[in-house]
Amino acid sequence: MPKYILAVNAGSSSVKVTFYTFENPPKPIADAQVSGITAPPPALKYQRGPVKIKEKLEENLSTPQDAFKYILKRCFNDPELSEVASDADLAYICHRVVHGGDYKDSVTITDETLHHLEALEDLAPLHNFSALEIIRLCKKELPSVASITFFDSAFHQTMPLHVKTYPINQEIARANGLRKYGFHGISYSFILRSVAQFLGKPIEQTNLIAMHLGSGASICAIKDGKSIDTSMGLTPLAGLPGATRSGSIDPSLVFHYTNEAGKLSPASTKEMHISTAEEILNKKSGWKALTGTTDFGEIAVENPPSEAHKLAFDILVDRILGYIGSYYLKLNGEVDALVFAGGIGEKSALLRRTLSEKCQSLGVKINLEANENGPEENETVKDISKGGGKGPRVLICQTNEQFEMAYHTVCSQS
Ligand SMILES: Nc1ncnc2c1ncn2[C@@H]1O[C@H](COP(=O)(O)OP(=O)(O)O)[C@@H](O)[C@H]1O
Ligand SMILES: CC(=O)OP(=O)(O)O
Ligand SMILES: [Mg+2]
Repeated sequence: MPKYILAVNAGSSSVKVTFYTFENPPKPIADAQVSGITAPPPALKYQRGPVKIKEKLEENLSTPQDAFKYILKRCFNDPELSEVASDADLAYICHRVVHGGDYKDSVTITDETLHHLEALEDLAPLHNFSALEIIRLCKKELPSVASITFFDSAFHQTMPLHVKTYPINQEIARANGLRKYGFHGISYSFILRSVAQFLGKPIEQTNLIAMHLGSGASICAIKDGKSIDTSMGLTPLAGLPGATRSGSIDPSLVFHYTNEAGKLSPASTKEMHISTAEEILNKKSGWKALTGTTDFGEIAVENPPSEAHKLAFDILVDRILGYIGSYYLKLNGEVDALVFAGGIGEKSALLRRTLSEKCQSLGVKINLEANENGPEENETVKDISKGGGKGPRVLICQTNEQFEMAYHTVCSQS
């Protein structure tokens, strides 16, 4: 009897799950997402084959556990999705965990590994809490199904020591795990494999500057198929700004912003401790603070509705450009492609055009029409470069973290 894989991507305000067949490559059979957990009413997006459903939910789903339980119940009870009617139909559950500390690879959840991950929660409470809540729930309520966790940080373990190290007291740094980890690695792993295949190059010879631009945004320099630098740091706060994140700022700024920086934020709960500084810089900054919206689609428009929207757009362009310049030099100018991915990277033709124009000195040229049209729904990688350019190709990659986890599960467990 065939068994299926459930891949879970839990964020602070949304839970996305996809069911896959257990075969190589895995095929999606249903996809569900609950968003708005922190800003009710929650909304459901559900896709099964050609059927697409969007609904506002009456239920009070205020935690990621509630949202996950709701999705599971709904899918198990859907008569049109009879393949997965109970836990007996699942072979594995894959979980995206943002911060994996020193883990180099995925791990199967046991009492011991869960304990290890709980110890890491302190380092990244804002990012690991939702996933761990769901892992705990699965362990309790679906004990017969193996849970495997995949870490956003694992892809960046290859960064050289001088890139990973912050110039602070090294005894304290080692004792507290204070170094650059980097994130979005599940996505970068998908991007690297897909782009190498598209270019017809072995992964070990592929050099990229890849951008994962979503509500959290980062950029990564990949040399010979390995991450050599990335813009996020100890936590996903560093580097590029995001929907509600400041990105890199002078670390002293927060003490001038408030004299309560070190106090526990009111958003803390019994299980999750966040400082006021973390709350401000992670949740009350970025596009939301500048413009009032978290949707970059409202900011990246030809005629922005306000000066603040224009400023937000210019800030993202400026910060990305700084990293492209830096990574181009770190890669010795040997860059196969600049790759745009994540919701913003995949959907904003204006951002891609603006950045490509500013990279002309690197020999970057794009085909304006291909850029404007963007990728087809099932087109994983699309080339938008203009033939004859001397510089790196410019590609769009429709990244897929859930697929990446299911793919590695099939590869490693069959
Ligand atoms: N047409 C668009 N132009 C620019 N940005 C967009 C557009 N549509 C969506 N976005 C941005 O994509 C983000 C979502 O990115 P995505 O990678 O899908 O999600 P997440 O980071 O939450 O996993 C949204 O927050 C929104 O800012
Ligand atoms: C690591 C991170 O920032 O994740 P997300 O973009 O999903 O918030
Ligand atoms: Mg994301």
